[in-house]
Amino acid sequence: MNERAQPLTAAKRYAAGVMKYAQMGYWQPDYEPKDTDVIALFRITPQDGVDPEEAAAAVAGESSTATWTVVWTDRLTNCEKYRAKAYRVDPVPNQPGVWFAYIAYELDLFEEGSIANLTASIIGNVFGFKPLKALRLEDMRLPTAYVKTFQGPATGIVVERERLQCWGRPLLGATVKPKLGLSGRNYGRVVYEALKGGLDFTKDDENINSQPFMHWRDRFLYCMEAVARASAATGEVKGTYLNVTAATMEDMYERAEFAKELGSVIVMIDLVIGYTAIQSMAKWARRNNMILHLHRAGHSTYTRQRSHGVSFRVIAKWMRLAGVDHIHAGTVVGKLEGDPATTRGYYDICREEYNQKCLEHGVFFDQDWASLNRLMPVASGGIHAGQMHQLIQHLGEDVVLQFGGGTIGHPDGIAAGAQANRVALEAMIFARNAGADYVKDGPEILARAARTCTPLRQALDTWKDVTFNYQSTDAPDFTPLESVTA
Ligand SMILES: O=C(COP(=O)(O)O)[C@H](O)[C@H](O)COP(=O)(O)O
Ligand SMILES: [Mg+2]
Repeated sequence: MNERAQPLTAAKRYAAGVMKYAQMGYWQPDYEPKDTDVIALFRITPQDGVDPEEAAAAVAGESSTATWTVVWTDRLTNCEKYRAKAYRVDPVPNQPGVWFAYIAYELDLFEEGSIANLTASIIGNVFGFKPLKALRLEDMRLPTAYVKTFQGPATGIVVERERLQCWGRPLLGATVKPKLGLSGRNYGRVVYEALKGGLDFTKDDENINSQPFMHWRDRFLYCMEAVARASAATGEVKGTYLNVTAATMEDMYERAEFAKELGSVIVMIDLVIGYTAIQSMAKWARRNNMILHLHRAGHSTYTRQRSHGVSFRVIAKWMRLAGVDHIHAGTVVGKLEGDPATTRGYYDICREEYNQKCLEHGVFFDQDWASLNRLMPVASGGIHAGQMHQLIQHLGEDVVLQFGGGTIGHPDGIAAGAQANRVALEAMIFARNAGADYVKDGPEILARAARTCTPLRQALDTWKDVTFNYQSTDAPDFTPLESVTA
């Protein structure tokens, strides 16, 4: 197609009928994005015979003002301004027929502070558009003017640490297992044992809400009794993430209020409740001085495959805007998908005040977070004490390490599992702070600590052969940063 199509006269451009999206003005290779534009980067796989520029223009059109045919009512609007502009397409390295398309959106297309509104455009109709075989939203650049219309994390990492009086090490947690079936009383016993054994937090699993075997009030009462007793026994601030996910906002507010009444410092929600419900809960958490934990239940249905869906880095950006305090963001070494470089990109999006573009980590844009609070990533899913050095190496210090099976499955019981993890963590941080090469010597550091800590010895023996070495489904396309011309 003609890449630099001459502007059409108004009579031709608005004549009734069907014309290419590029001709309708959605492909503008000379466009220079404004500082206030929202920019989206899509990975597009056009159908055979569809030019990448036309495919990019179609994505711009269908995610902003266009439909399949010319409409004269465009001329009742400031349509030049409102039209999204595809301004660049680059071939994806080593993937013939696949392209990165950059699209700029005028800020006025979006309501202030609404993830629902943003997403209804950016991932609305367009993902089903027939001329594309597949479409993936890889990254977004959110202008400061837009970022500032969002609340951001209700509490943030610094205030959470102040409330917990815990500095200089990752926070330690455990997900109660089995996920389903325990009675309130037995559930509370698990929480008490784990907290007394040395964890900072326990947490409900994503699918524990209010089932016949344990209604939510029962769980909250037993859990908070366990928290109070464990805090008294250890002198440490303890907590448990009470999952308030429910069928309606009214139910969620009722559960969250009760958690607060019982003295909980934190509540939890699942990603499946939806963007508006998440934003409502984030505002509730800010008003009520509560930490808000988000489990990303459901995300892999649309984040995991490289050619179609939405990258988790974009979900992480939306959730930082929306205002949760914690977000599950992967472990690298555990049982669930997580390439090291890609995961590093997610963690940077959560924790940095300013993200530098880093193609090596899948981060395509500089992003200023404009003083929105930092978001604490949570590493969870098939991790155990024997991986402590790798966890610290890949994930750093401002992270919640959550061992579910890796606490509750300890051969000597839950408190022993918690103790093993706490000792492993403190031994590793101590070695790191003393200047040891803790990554290389990690196994030795753990073995040494285990000489005076039987629970750690048992944990290392039990899980020593457990690894999850499978090929990643979502590694970055660019490896050494230097080899890429921007
Ligand atoms: O129950 C668990 C982990 O339990 P365990 O520690 O026993 O494996 C969490 O739901 C997953 O970590 C979620 O995955 P992600 O954190 O990747 O969203
Ligand atoms: Mg779970």
